[in-house]
Amino acid sequence: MQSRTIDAMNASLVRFRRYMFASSSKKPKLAFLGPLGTYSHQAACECFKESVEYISQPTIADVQQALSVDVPFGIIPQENSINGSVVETYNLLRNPAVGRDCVVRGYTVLGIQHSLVVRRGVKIEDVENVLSHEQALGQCRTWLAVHLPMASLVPMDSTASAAEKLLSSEPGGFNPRKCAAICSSVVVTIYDDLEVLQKGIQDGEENFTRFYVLSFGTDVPLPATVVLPTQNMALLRVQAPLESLAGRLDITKAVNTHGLDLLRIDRRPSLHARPFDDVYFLEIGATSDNSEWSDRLQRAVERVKRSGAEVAVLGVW
Ligand SMILES: O=C(O)C(=O)C[C@]1(C(=O)O)C=C[C@@H](O)C=C1
Repeated sequence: MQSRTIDAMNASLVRFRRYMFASSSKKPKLAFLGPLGTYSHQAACECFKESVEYISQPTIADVQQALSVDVPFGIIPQENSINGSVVETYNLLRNPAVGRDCVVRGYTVLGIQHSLVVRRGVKIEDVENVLSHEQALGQCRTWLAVHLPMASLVPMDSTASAAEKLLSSEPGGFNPRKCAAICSSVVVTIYDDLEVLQKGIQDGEENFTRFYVLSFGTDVPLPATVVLPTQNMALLRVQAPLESLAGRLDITKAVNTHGLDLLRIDRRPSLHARPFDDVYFLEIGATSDNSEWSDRLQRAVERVKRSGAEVAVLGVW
């Protein structure tokens, strides 16, 4: 890895340590996938610094569920540059509460460097089980195939919860002395008795995860110090009762007609009972002409709705 990237990462870890335990009941609360030391936690700290009180949640779905007047902000991982879309996140974006009570306010991107972490004294040849979030396991597939080909890969709710499990007496029925976790090296500065066996084990030096910043309703102002990349962008959830692919592609025509760019499409099974009836998530951006962005977005949404689709605006930023 280039030394500039390493320096930037070390600097960001120092900042992270400063914000990590920041807590005051006077500050607005932010829900993140915990426990302390997850990448979600680091991404939140990078963005929100000391402006919020950090509230740990056990799963990504719980982050969205936690949003309320009392907990106005949240952060969820959306996509990784090696392993792709975060399925749990797209599953929760299907929830009707998203776009109504809870909205996307923008995104932030974090560089991800994974480490193989063990309980102090455990050697790589002892490791029979590797615990981590399924995204992290997917991002380290090649390294695992080469260095731990016989190990079982055990998905956990988060990278830091995998590390924490190494300290329990029987992690999910496994002997902690035969287990390793894939997580950020920052966890060994938070939890005693853990050590890093190998750093930088992801499949490629450049590894980034993009996170959506959520708020409870659109009206709550982001803390003044929070600076998110501010392009004119929107996230739509579209459910089209269309039988043919050509019909579905009409949605993209509607967007183009109004001079907007379709930046990405994700697809998940819908929550309706019909098999293979999918829901689409469209990230839309303004083209180089940013004028009347929100009017043009509104017109495109109306046009898609007129074609019989259900459209929910999950966020505009
Ligand atoms: O488990 C964590 O540490 C998380 O914050 C989740 C998550 C993800 O779901 O993508 C975030 C960043 C990394 O890509 C790996 C895991």
